[in-house]
Amino acid sequence: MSSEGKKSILVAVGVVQNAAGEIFVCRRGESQHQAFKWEFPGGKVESGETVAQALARELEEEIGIQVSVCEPLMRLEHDYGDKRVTLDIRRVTAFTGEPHGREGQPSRWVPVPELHHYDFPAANRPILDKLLER
Ligand SMILES: Nc1nc2c([nH]c(=O)n2[C@@H]2O[C@H](COP(=O)(O)OP(=O)(O)OP(=O)(O)O)[C@@H](O)[C@H]2O)c(=O)[nH]1
Ligand SMILES: [Mg+2]
Repeated sequence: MSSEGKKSILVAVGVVQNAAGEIFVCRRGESQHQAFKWEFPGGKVESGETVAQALARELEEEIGIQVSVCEPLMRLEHDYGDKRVTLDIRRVTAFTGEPHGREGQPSRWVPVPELHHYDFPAANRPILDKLLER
């Protein structure tokens, strides 16, 4: 099915980094869009929410942390054919709590140079490029 003409879904995505410079990634579940791909935690922005509010809510729900500081990293749009997404990616540089897969999803800290070993959704390519360039 074509997603032509359909509205893009706005998604808040968190690149959560620790003091060692590692990034926290999770694996998507079998019933989710882009099943079994690795992802940066996050989710859909609900009506009435800002991206920052959605990010804080999703990171609490999915990985059990409270965002203290985040900054915009990039925003990109991708057409999967079955749906169009707009990813608003924020770098989370300060947080409380210890990230863990709160919904039972596999998760881990990954050093930036090793991120390319993980199978991310196609939309994520520019994010990986950006993280790897610095
Ligand atoms: N969280 C997240 N979503 C991504 C990434 N890359 C990417 O294409 N997406 C897409 O963004 C869309 C929405 O993300 P999501 O499924 O996490 O949304 P959500 O947490 O609200 O999910 P739910 O419907 O299970 O409640 C999905 O179609 C997903 O495939 C990523 O790195 N992280
Ligand atoms: Mg999600």
